[in-house]
Formats: sequence, C-alpha cells, structure tokens
Amino acid sequence: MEDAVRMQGVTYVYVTDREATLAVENIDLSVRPGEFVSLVGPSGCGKTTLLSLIAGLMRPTRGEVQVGGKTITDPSPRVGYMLQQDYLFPWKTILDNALTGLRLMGRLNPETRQYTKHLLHEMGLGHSEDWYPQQLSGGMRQRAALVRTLAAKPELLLLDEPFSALDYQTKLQLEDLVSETLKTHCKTAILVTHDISEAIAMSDRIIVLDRNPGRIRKEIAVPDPIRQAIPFQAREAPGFHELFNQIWNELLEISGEEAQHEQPAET
Ligand SMILES: Nc1ncnc2c1ncn2[C@@H]1O[C@H](COP(=O)(O)OP(=O)(O)OP(=O)(O)O)[C@@H](O)[C@H]1O
Repeated sequence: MEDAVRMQGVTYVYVTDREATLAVENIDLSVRPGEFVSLVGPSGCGKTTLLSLIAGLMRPTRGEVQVGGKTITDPSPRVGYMLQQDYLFPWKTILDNALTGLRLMGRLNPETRQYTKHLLHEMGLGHSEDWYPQQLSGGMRQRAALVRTLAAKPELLLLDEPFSALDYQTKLQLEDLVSETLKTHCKTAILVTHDISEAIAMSDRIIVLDRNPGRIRKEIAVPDPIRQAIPFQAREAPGFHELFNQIWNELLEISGEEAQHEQPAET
C-alpha cells in the first residue's frame, strides 16, 4: 500500500536578509495510511517546519515530500491543518465557520453541508451551530475548528499542539474525542506536541527529534496495550510509564549533549 506521507532526504533552510538557519536536515520519514504519528523534541527542533513542509506551505530546500504518492508543492485540500489557535471568525456562526474551508475551495453543496452538520453533531456541537464563537468554551471552539478541518475530508490531518491552550480536563476529553473521530473516519494524523503523555496516549509511533539541526533521533513504536486503549485509559496501560521515562530520558540527553557543546573550551 502507498505511504500516506513519505519524506525523503528532506532539508529545509530558512533564509532571511541577515542569516540562513538550517532547521531540519536529511529527514526520511514514512507514515502508513491510518497511522497516528507524534513528533516530540525540544523547542526549535523543527517540528512545525516539518508540518509546514507536509502541508505544502513551504518547499524543501532539498529532498521530496509526498502525500498519498504525489509530490506536495503547494497547499492541498488532501491535507488538513489544525493549530493551537482556532482562528474562528467572530462574526460567523459555528456552522458558517465550519463551512468556511469548503466555501473557499468551491466545494460547498447540499451534500458537503449535510456532512459538516453531521460532524458538528458527532462532536457534540449540533445544538450550537447557530451560536457565535464568543458564546463557546475553549474546548467547544477547538471542536468547531476540528469540524472545519474534517469537513473537506482530508486524507491527512496535521495537528500542531491543538490541545495546548486548553485546561487539563478539556484537553483529556478532546484527546479521546479526536482519537475516536480519526479512527471512525480512518484518518492518518501527525501530531506535534510538547506533552509526552499525550504523544504516547494518542500515537501508534513517536518520533523524537534532535535540535540544531532538526534530525530524527529515535523512532518508538507504541506497544499494543497502550495503542488499543482510548487516550485517557492508555495512561494506566502496562508499559506507559516505562515509555514515558524512555522519552523523558531521551529529551534530557538532548539537553545534556547541547549543554556540553555550549561549554567554553578549557584553556
Ligand atoms: N520564519 C523563520 N525564519 C527563520 N528561522 C525560522 C523561521 N521559523 C523557524 N525558524 C527556525 O527554524 C528552527 C525550527 O523551528 P520550528 O518552529 O520548526 O521548531 P519547533 O520544534 O516547532 O519549535 P517549538 O517547539 O518551539 O514550536 C528554529 O531554529 C527556528 O528558529
């Protein structure tokens, strides 16, 4: 079967008037259809850069990014992108907000409208489709943003810290909801998060990235007992704490190695 995402030898350099920053270097990454992969690593290791490359918002300096076997050179409706901020328009109702992407793509018709309403219902927002964003809680707003993203039926969902601005209880509830929704709709997803527990609870596989430049340091398959549980219960599954410690130690090692490099040479 075709990979849902395939990155081969991907390097990206940000170039400004004053400097060039090598953000990620020589990334080889394949994601299978239906797989949920998380990217973790220290701040600045290139997680968002990788998502932007997969979303086609930027083109690699070297290498190639494919989604569903096709090279990505521009943003594509096949890829949905969900961010920490919901970017809902305050003057539009929740239903209108959820239809925004479809309208922009010229794909709004009775069938896609019905599907969007179905998604709102599935996300527990059926009764609030005529409300305005300011009448909604943070968790409800994020659910509306998720509906907007899913309404276009993307093959792939990119999630850039979508739960990090929410309170803890809402975050846990949304993790379960998103996980269940993605499974129901058989979506492939890539999540960027600083929360190790969240990465383990939601993923099939975790990629730990090094910094300066961003490179893949380790790929960890999440064991079945954790994968098969819903995210909330996964935290109690056998092996969860060992995996947490393994990733935590990996991140500590990265900071330790960086500190060593930064130490002044002895005279
Ligand atoms: N627009 C830009 N111009 C120049 N350099 C950039 C730009 N965006 C990111 N960078 C640099 O590229 C590197 C990777 O940044 P990126 O935002 O992808 O990391 P990240 O892992 O997502 O960070 P964080 O966890 O803090 O969100 C960093 O060194 C950053 O300073």
